[in-house]
Amino acid sequence: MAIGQIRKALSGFYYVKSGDALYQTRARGNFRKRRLAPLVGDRVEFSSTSPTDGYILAIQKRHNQLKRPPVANVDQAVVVTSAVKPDFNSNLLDRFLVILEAKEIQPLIYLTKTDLLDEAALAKLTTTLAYYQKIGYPVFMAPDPYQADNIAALIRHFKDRLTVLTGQSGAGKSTLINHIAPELQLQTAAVSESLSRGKHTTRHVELWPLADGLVADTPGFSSLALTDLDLNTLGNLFPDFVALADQCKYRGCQHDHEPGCAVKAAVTAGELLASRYENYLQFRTEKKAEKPVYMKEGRSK
Ligand SMILES: Nc1nc2c(ncn2[C@@H]2O[C@H](COP(=O)(O)OP(=O)(O)OP(=O)(O)O)[C@@H](O)[C@H]2O)c(=O)[nH]1
Ligand SMILES: [Zn+2]
Repeated sequence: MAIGQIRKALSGFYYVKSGDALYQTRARGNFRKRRLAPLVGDRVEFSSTSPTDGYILAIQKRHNQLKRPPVANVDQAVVVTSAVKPDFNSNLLDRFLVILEAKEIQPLIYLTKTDLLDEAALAKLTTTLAYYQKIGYPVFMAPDPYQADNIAALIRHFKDRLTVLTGQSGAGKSTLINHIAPELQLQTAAVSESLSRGKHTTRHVELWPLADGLVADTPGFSSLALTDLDLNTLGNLFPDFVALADQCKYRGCQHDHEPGCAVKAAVTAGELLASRYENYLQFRTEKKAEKPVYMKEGRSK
């Protein structure tokens, strides 16, 4: 038995990296019965008699997993965020951030299309993004979004980590991949083409070694719904709120209608970005409006 990490899934085969070698393996039948599919990023126990004939025996405990791209044990996500076309939207950005925080995936914010902004709009956006930087999110922003030093600063964060790219449709994810690693983009295009010809049905994902780390070749995101999050702990997913929560009058303060709330005081004082607080309240409203599962008659969930 050996231990390794699934680096690629294609057509029912899992390619496991162990030491310096890559082993072609299949999942044993009992995984399918238990509805447990191995994912790229999984650490697995496997046996093999040759590099092309192995079996996955067990999947080690996952830290987290994404549906799209289907990857496990993700350390960080580049949230590709466009300044215009589609317009910068703080609600959408905060939504990406809380969903990632809930999965314990570190967000990195990468601004695109800043080349299309006039000076005033650029200054305004710079101020907003400086706030995100201040509360701990690495922000990558430059007049020319894909200039070499901006890309270099981003990929310095890739070392020893598993990174995925996410962001709204049209934000520039493919363009960014293309600038980071043109060979990776080409590979994705080639696979899409063979998929559309109907040769393979399994979704293909691959982790690419890049800047001493690994990057998923397929950008994406499962869903922007907040369904998996818990209403009462939503505030814990806002690091700027967490930093103040100790000073709220009530323990477990929801920063909503409670008196003596330090978060609300910080918004009033202009120290906490007002849009973050508005988005928080809106997410709460959205959570409260979710129908309890037992009310959804005739639907499994
Ligand atoms: N001017 C300008 N155009 C950009 C920039 N980034 C991307 N684009 C353009 O925006 C369009 C969308 O970019 P993509 O890279 O395809 O966006 P995506 O996020 O991969 O989109 P989906 O595949 O729909 O998820 C393309 O026409 C790009 O050429 C940028 O920084 N500046
Ligand atoms: Zn509070």
